[in-house]
Amino acid sequence: MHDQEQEYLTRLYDRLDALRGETRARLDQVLASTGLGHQGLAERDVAAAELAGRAARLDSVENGLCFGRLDMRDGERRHIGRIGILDDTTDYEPLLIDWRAPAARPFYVATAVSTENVRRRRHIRTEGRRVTGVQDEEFDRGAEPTGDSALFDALDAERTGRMADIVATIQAEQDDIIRADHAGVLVVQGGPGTGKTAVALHRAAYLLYTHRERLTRSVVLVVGPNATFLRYIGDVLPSLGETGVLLATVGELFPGVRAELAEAPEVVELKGRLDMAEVVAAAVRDRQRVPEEGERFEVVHDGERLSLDRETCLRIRARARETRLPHNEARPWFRRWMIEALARAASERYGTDPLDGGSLLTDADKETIVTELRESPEVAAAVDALWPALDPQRLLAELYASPRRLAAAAPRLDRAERAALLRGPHRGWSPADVPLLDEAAELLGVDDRAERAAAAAERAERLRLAQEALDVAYGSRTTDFDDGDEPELLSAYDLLDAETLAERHEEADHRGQAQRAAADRTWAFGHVVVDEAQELSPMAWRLLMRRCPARSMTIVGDIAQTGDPAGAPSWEGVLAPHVGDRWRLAELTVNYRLPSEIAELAAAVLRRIDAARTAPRAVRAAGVAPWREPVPAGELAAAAGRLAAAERARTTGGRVGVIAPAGLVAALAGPVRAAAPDRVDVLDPRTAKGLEFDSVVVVDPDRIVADSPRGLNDLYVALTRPTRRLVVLHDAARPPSPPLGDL
Ligand SMILES: Nc1ncnc2c1ncn2[C@@H]1O[C@H](COP(=O)(O)OP(=O)(O)OP(=O)(O)O)[C@@H](O)[C@H]1O
Repeated sequence: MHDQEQEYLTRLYDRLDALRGETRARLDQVLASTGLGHQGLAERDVAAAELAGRAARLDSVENGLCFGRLDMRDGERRHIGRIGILDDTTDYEPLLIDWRAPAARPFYVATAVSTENVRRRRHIRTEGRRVTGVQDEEFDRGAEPTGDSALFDALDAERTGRMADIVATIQAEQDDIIRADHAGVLVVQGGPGTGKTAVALHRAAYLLYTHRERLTRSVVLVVGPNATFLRYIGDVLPSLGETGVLLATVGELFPGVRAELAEAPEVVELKGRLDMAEVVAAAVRDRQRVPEEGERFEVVHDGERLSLDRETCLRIRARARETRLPHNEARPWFRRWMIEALARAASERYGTDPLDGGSLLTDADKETIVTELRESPEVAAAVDALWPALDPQRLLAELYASPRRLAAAAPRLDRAERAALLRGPHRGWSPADVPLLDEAAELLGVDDRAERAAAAAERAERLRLAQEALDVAYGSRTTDFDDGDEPELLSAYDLLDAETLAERHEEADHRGQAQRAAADRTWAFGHVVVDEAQELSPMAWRLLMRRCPARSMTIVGDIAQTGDPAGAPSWEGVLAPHVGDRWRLAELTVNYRLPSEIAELAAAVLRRIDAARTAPRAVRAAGVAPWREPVPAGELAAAAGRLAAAERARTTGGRVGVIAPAGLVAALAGPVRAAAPDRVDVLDPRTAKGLEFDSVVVVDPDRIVADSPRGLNDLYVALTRPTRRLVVLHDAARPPSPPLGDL
């Protein structure tokens, strides 16, 4: 059966190579097409993007192209793989069925009890284009399926530091979630290692397959907690043939801002509170000024002093606010009504008949006054001082820099909280600022007149350059072809007009949809996957909901792992303000990462976090119990290095994580690196979230707990990172509290 599968696999790869060749040839052909009008260019663009996507998909499925076979009771045979491939020699019969197609589903869900008409399930193991193993599960003999060895091999494999896809071994409870046809918000709650991240990414791939056109256009966004995590999961979707997905942290979701500033946890918590939405709104209102009590609005125009009383200004401001337009879009209205009021004041002053008090001015005179005032730079400056054009960065920077503005915008925060927000000269943005910038952008709106004018000017310039280029081409044509010997040769000038050439230029700038989405704050994503979702603050949720007006979301996380002080205490609390109770909860219950020995220890910590929670069930034992290493306090760093080196030496390519309190990471990094130069990471529990290692050294667990209000959760995260071995390192004079102290 090995040879038979090898033969089949070779045939599949031959066909894959042929498809790659065909796709590239078609892409070249499409890209080379010339002489197209507006419509033709747009169509060419769409066709090229589709072919380029297909070429990328075909390239990315080289490894593990086919991994399974189903023999159905009626004799039908289905090979299952990363993509679907049809046979061009027969009547386009499927040679390989995409794992996401309904016909592949029994591969994941058939059991001895519910066979789904499957007689035999075959797991095919490959290396490159070679079959290295075949293993069958027979459903006919009523025997217990034995097929889990493919799963156990995957779980026991050494970790590379990059997450791998699980397409060959998806388990039934995971498959249910991946293929759930729920269109709205789906929350996947599950303990550490239950495959939440894997499931969320495979669900994204499944949705892209099922709604290819819509989601390619609207883009799927995957949100993760930090850059390390995004790097860790970055290979999974490409290995499933999906490249047009945007991976980002919330801090990266405000185009034009790099949020790299680190802030104290209490400031992060404060900025994440829902109250901040009101603070930003009040900060915007605070920038819509009127003269102080007892003062007037005054402006000198044409040598004359004009003024309005405070009440008039208050009325105009109220009217401008009543438009309910964002600040920058209401601004022209404010300005218009202020100018009208000034014009009225001016005409009253100069044009009143001294005899009967009536107006001496004609309508045309009044119109002239309005026009003059509108064009007056002094008037514009004075009105702008009351209602200035603002961008989000300026609004927030000026808010953080001013105790007066903070006091006006945040009366509900206490003195210490306001002081925590105060920042002095601008030092850049933190990830917690991004949702506030986004909030501000919503309230300010864009006054994009300047941008539009710039775009028009740019286009005119491009046209001019194109015309110049064509003129040069035309000039050279007369010298090149003046003898008329080669009339069939066409010059650029014959083929193109300036406008087309300018458009070509624009297309050279053509970016993928995902990049376009990344650069556009107002992009509406077709589906949003949020991983480690428990970490997001209420303000971050507001931002994400804005990015996904359709509310088509897969949210995965574990409330018991919430470490961020601004993070979620419950899914209800997170989601109610945005979707009410219109969301569905799915749970994962099996722990695929931890061996049972470590899972037991982690479960004891979980009970201390919340006695009501049940830890996920581990599926395998490692045969090694977690243990602890007491050392003299001064030798922690050296011991961490020694242990990391010993653990690293146990694997050939696997990885070791040294997880320590944030304050110790810097001190440990040097000695650990000296002892174990590669395949070892030193990190704090927050950064370790979502990652996994073959072996983990947890350093000073009691300090991890003491370091933060959610310290026990952080310890739980640290203990649940290993796939095989766990050692706890601590100061010999201070044995850790139970349950770790009991080891
Ligand atoms: N069906 C499966 N087949 C093979 N490996 C699996 C399967 N399900 C999960 N795994 C593996 O188990 C490990 C844990 O999965 P994953 O990281 O998705 O869990 P998680 O629930 O997101 O964990 P955490 O809450 O700690 O972030 C990963 O190595 C993943 O590849």
